[in-house]
Amino acid sequence: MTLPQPYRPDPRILELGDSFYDPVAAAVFPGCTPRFLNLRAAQEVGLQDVDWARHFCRFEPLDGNLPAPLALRYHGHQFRSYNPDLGDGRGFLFAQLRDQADRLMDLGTKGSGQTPWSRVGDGRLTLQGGVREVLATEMLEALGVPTSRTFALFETGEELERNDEPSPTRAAVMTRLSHGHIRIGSFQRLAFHEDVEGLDRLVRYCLEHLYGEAPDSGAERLFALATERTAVLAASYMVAGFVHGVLNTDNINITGESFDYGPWRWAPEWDPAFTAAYFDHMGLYAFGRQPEAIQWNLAQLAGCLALLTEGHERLQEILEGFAGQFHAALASGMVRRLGLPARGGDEDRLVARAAVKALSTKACGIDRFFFDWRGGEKPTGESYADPTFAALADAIGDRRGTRDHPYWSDTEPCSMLIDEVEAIWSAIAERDDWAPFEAKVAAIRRMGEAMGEG
Ligand SMILES: Nc1ncnc2c1ncn2[C@@H]1O[C@H](COP(=O)(O)OP(=O)(O)OP(=O)(O)O)[C@@H](O)[C@H]1O
Repeated sequence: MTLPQPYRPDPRILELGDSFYDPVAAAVFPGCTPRFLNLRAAQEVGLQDVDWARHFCRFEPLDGNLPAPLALRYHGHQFRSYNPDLGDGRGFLFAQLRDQADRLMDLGTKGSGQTPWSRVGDGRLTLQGGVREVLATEMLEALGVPTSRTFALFETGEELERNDEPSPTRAAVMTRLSHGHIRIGSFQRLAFHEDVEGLDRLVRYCLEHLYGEAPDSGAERLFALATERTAVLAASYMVAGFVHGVLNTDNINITGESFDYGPWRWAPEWDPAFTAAYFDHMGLYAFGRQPEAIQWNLAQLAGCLALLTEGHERLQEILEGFAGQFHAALASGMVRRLGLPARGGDEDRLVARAAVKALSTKACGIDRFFFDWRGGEKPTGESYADPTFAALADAIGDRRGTRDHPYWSDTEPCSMLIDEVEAIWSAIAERDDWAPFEAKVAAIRRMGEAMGEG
């Protein structure tokens, strides 16, 4: 259990200066009904006793924090097309503060009103979008994926028109707690404007405040850190069976923390071609192409950082190191999800390779597979008749982990497949019944406890 921390405001973003953001005002909403308040996350940043509606629906500044919300400026490649018209169009940075590990954390919003970057948008978030973001963040956190967390979700009483939801549809405002909101697209905007001085300032900011490094350690150093973290991120998506859906450069955080949960899905089985977003016609961000998509995004970051350094070969070398880092992280992630004690190196790689082969038979779903094989158990039954499972058992050998938590005695693993997500939403939409949503959050947290044991 996390002991409550003191609240430690630290609005460092102001060091970057006016050209990085625009002060904005939050929309005034007709209602403020709390739908999800993350007390666990609040304890980690000393906000457990906060007046939630006042600060996370009406957005009155927190003591000692930003005097006004800031809409951050950024560009980005969306499905590989460059878009210079982005920026926080329905969100802003509300506050910055330190967590229990002394990391600089951001409280940023979604659905909090229009900004100079809204283009033709209304600056709003649908309640369904907010509910889906809670479910994704809770599940990813439980599965050990480095992710932003949903801090608060309020229903606002507005009605919205959307093409991809039956309309009018209910509205919400969400606050997210994340380790920074500096996107690859934040660097791209500066490179686009050939703002070398701004790039240098941003690199220093990230090194010092997000990575705890000397601010002058250089662009190559920042690139190496971001490459390492995003390789871990890519591996953890695969181990979780998660398809983000929109891995554009404006959705990749320099800290390697996953965020922005729109059309995400969990893959029911290990199918590299499985696609989440209905508009991803080419399967660019399909399950198995996520590592490649993330590395492509890193290449764009390298292109920006190249304006700051003569060390282009070094940037290239770091980029090429992504594959090795990804495979190492995949091996340790697989071993962790199987609940096996880590041995590192070739032994873990062998287990991971055997696990991927076994999963590729699609004899069972991804969650079922890890649930059944947890702790090195060798389950029997029809699904496990394929010889690849015998090879997996061989690779696991005598390694045994724990499965003491009562979760491991359940008949079904806790999953997040689309039918359940839709059923949770239908209960809310049709009967304003929040019980399935709340029960799911509790079940996910219980699984998270079980995953973390041993
Ligand atoms: N309803 C809206 N009104 C105004 N701008 C919007 C709206 N929906 C999306 N945008 C803007 O379009 C761009 C792409 O949207 P996207 O859904 O990737 O980001 P987001 O979900 O709004 O924010 P984040 O990336 O912080 O999660 C962003 O610049 C976003 O601010």
